[in-house]
Amino acid sequence: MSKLLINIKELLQIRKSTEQKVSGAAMKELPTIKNAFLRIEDDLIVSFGHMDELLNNQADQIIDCSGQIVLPSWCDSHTHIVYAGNREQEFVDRINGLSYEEIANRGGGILNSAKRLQETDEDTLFNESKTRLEEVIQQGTGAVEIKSGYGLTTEAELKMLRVIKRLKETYSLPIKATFLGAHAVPKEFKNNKQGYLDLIIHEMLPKVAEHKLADFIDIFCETGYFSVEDTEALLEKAATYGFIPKIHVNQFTAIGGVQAGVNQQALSVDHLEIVTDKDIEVLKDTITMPVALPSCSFFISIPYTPARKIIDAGLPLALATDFNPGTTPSGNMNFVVATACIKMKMTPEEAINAATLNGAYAMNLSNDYGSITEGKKANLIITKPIPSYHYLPYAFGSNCIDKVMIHGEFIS
Ligand SMILES: N=CN[C@@H](CCC(=O)O)C(=O)O
Ligand SMILES: [Zn+2]
Repeated sequence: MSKLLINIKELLQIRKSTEQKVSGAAMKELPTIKNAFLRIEDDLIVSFGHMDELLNNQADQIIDCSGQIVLPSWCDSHTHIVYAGNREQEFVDRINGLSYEEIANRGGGILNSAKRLQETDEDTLFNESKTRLEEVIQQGTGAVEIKSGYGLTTEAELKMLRVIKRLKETYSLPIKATFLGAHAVPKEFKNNKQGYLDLIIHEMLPKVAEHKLADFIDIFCETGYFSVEDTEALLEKAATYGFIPKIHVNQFTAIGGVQAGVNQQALSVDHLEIVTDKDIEVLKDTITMPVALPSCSFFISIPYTPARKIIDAGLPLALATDFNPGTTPSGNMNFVVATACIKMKMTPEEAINAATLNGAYAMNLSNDYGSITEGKKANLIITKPIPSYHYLPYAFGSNCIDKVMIHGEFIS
């Protein structure tokens, strides 16, 4: 089945297959072709170029994209889409003056979601999660990572990971699963964090590996949660099972998690609301992608990741949603891109690079996703007629998407 998109007002993010990520000053460049065509065979991009170069205009389906912009789908490399219930009461508590930390200390926060999840059966969890996944696909997400971490018992963590597996089997977009057993210390282990870490290392990890339920390992390396030493111990053990780290660091405090991630060859270090000069130095010339989550900063009123400091130091940066019931009840990557421009002073070019190719890199997916490249999967956003791609973050409250395509098929 062939599809030919013609008269595309502007085709964004044209890359060679060798370009796996974009860093530093290069993030300001977004290669494009105006008045373009794009040819798709089955699920793959096979050719593209200026309309003047279109020699064969035959295809099973021809789509006229006059006035419309086409870009690769968003690659959301950090979500917690599988959860049970919501936490709108904590949202109101924060409005009334409580902090995220105070709510967590009262048994709210992650432990609140864990209790709900443990009480929820697997089918209900799947159904609640699939509604959210379908919503974000409509919003242009074409590749996504999903974490466990609201189970906090062996049984409930495996339940979450099985739900992620079922989502992978049900939907055509690529989904990467991350085991985040070390998201918080459950109340049964309140005064015995080491006991919980032992449970993760000696019981959960082997089972997750045996059933091939995860691609990545994660830990919340943060004051009051897990220390740098805990992080190193877990990641070292996880490496023996082949799990690649993608870790939560520097959300509230900088305690050395970035260095620990880099030491353990983390694919990404995520959050980074608080970043020291040393963290920046440590990340230089490494394989580790820094990931910013601006919707989280927006929702719980914490600092935004200092994108300018990171990019101007020559580092790459990816953008993701952090979709979760506590700090970010939104998986809308369009809002993430807009917020990165408005609040983090990223240019539209930088934000689009961060939300596509660099997001794909942060999931080990940039061989097949994240750019318009011959041989990559045809995962696309086709906008409504808009004046320019700058309009996408500018019109932050509007839905600018006309159609989305996953693996060569229109799904809206
Ligand atoms: N910070 C850790 N984990 C989630 C939030 C967890 C929650 O509050 O439910 C995050 O990435 O923001
Ligand atoms: Zn998170």
